[in-house]
Amino acid sequence: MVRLKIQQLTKTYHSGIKALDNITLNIANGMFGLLGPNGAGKSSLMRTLATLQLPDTGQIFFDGNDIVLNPQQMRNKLGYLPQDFGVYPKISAFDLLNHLAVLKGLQNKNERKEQVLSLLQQTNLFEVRKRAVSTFSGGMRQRFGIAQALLGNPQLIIVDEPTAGLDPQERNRFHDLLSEIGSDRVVILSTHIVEDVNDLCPEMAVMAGGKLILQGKPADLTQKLNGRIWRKIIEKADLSHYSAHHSVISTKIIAGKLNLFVLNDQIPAEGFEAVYPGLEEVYFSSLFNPANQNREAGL
Ligand SMILES: Nc1ncnc2c1ncn2[C@@H]1O[C@H](COP(=O)(O)OP(=O)(O)OP(=O)(O)O)[C@@H](O)[C@H]1O
Repeated sequence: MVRLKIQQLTKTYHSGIKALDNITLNIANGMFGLLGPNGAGKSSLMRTLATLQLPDTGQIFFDGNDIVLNPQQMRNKLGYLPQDFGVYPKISAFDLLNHLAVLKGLQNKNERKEQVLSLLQQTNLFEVRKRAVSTFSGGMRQRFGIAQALLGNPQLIIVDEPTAGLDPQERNRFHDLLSEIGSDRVVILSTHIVEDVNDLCPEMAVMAGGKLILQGKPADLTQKLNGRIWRKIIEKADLSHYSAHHSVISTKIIAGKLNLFVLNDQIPAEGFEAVYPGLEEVYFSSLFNPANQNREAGL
């Protein structure tokens, strides 16, 4: 069942940059991945959903409520971990979370304490609850960020670029945590890291240049590309030649060799081999040819 309906949302900043260009999106319960390169407009969309900025035009409904007209209604149901959650004071994790819980309107002292301790358990920070948040590692800070986003049992959780800068072990931990909170509410994960979406999200979309260029289930999108991705190991000096003659969606150094990935319905030339596509190929091919992918996704 669709809970979040985003309709024809646009936003142009004073600088003239159109950060949101007619975004329409329906999102049901579960983890939804929003992928896009830097500057795609993801944070602009997240901030708008979090009622921190108004769109120029368009509507957003959550459980039927118009959140542009009634932002306060949304705020009670919202948990937000912004890209730059820069609150790392020298007070303990328990005290800070308790303070944020007060701000979120959790007035009953006992209930509040119970919820704060339970969230510290859930985010694996219980043992360090008396330590100052300022001494936490990047991964611990992000887990604390999720704990504060979960205060008040929100129905819409927005997590903006949460794994940037985390080491693989912390990223896995963070993935485990996100996967536990996802099924009975809407969780939107905005990221430029394909693996995040691959690991966690049954539904996803890609944004670029303020537009929504692709939407669907990762497995379906990958399946649609089957037989159309080709790889060749080339010399660096030949890259411009290949780029001029083929639809090069990405290049990658693997074991010190330059691998070229090309989108084509047939084998593009001698020496190419077919590659079974993953979400990375879906992502890069959508960025390579947005118009084409829009058509394919039936948008
Ligand atoms: N407050 C602002 N004022 C003016 N321009 C802005 C503002 N916020 C974002 N932009 C511009 O809008 C475009 C979209 O930015 P946004 O931060 O939404 O993208 P993003 O996909 O989240 O990228 P990133 O991962 O780099 O944050 C960019 O060109 C950015 O420079």
